[in-house]
Amino acid sequence: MEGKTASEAQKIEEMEEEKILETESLENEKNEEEEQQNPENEKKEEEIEEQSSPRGVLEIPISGSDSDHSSRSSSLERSSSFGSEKSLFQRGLSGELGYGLQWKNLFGQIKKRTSMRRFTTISLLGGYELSKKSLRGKLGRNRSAEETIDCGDSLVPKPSWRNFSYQELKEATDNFSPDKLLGKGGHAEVYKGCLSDGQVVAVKKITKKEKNDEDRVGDFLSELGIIAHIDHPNAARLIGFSAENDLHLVLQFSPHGSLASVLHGSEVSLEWKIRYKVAIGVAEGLQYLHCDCQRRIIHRDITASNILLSEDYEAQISDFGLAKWLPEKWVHHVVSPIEGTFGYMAPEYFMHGIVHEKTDVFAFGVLLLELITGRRAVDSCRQSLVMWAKPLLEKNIVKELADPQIGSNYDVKEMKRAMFAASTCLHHLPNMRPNMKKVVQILQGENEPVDMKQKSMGGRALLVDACDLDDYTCTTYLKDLNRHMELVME
Ligand SMILES: Nc1ncnc2c1ncn2[C@@H]1O[C@H](COP(=O)(O)OP(=O)(O)OP(=O)(O)O)[C@@H](O)[C@H]1O
Repeated sequence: MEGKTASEAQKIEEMEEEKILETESLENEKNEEEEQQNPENEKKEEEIEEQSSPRGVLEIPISGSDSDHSSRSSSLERSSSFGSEKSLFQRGLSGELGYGLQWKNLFGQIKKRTSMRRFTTISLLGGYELSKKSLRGKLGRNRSAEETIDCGDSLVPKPSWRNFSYQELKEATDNFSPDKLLGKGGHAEVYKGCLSDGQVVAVKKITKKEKNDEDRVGDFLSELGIIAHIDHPNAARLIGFSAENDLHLVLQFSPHGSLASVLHGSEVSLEWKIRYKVAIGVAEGLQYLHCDCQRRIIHRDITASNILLSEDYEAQISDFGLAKWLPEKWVHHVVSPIEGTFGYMAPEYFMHGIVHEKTDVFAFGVLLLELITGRRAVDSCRQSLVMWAKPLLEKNIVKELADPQIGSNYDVKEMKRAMFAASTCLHHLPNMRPNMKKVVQILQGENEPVDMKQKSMGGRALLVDACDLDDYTCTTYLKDLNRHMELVME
């Protein structure tokens, strides 16, 4: 795919030598004071920093016989990087129902293919203890007894997905016929399929040819874990999976394909009303991932290709292949190698590998620019949309920014809100970017007029030496962007 970054391992090595300074936000200040007074807590914090952020969590109760229990729990206990997850996992095993069977099959199939040693991210029933009350709140709606499973001190939603056989997927996709190919990404081929009950689905076959079996399975479980965990109208919905022969995810089919294909690959211009609906949908989906679902999920690859469109152009955030979840106490996580899509990456991410909510907020700003201007994040002359648009956004020149294809057929208020939201999301300093809740409010025109220019946008504050508030200016950022572009394009 155009603009996809390569790994920057060498650069990361240099970066590793740089010291990363963190500051906690006001809301965390109290905790910090307590931690300073309590050396035990400090030690725990250090231990957490040394662990790698989990990329996915399977929150599925497994039932079964005692013998199943012991064999599976031991393999997962060895692999868990969070001691507390063992007991939660064991509690999960005592859950009722037969859903465990499908997972037993899945793990069975995968175990045949590779060792479980490196699956550091599997937790059943979660890494956090959630009280019944908070869990119910976070489920977002009241579920009936039939929709939940009582696992002692918490209720978990009953999974609705299936473990498909390879034969079923073969039949659904006419033997993975090229005619049924919906799209091809860097890691997967996606086929349109029709299940025996008539339901139309998208079957994502993981390819990742450059990776070994073990890494592919780890990545698959990670994506599956995240996607099984989310439940929102603006996020892709999992229908099932299969680990027979190849690794597959079965997802809800999005009839209009990706936003990229509709916005950049179609003769017909996408009308403003739909563009604005998509912007709000993605913003709400991200708000859910960052704040409203049980865990903080950072997508890490928000791009126009990864936004799918339903029958009525409801945006659906898809492709959770790079997604990570951040434990509540973590301000951010530093990753290596840096993966993502060039043109959408925030400076603190491409310079330092820092992942937190605000890296997604930056990518959302680029997406907004695409909707406003109709231009790609990186054009055929390899010019970054952010670099082109920043001066125009600063001068608030609506006419030059707005997509010529829509002419003046847009709601001026909405256009101005979108431009304002884009300029704040694209701030070179993460602290100055709004969180997604604020972005939704801006787009929906709540509390207008909004003057947030001089204010920090709240959330977890984060400073790194190269991004120091005093020294890191927009000009330095644009220079970094240029340097990064040269590195990537070399
Ligand atoms: N549920 C779906 N309904 C319709 N089309 C889909 C669906 N899922 C994926 N596609 C199509 O397949 C393409 C590739 O899918 P996806 O982005 O998930 O693959 P990937 O290999 O993980 O991509 P990437 O290179 O971004 O990592 C999408 O851009 C889209 O055109």
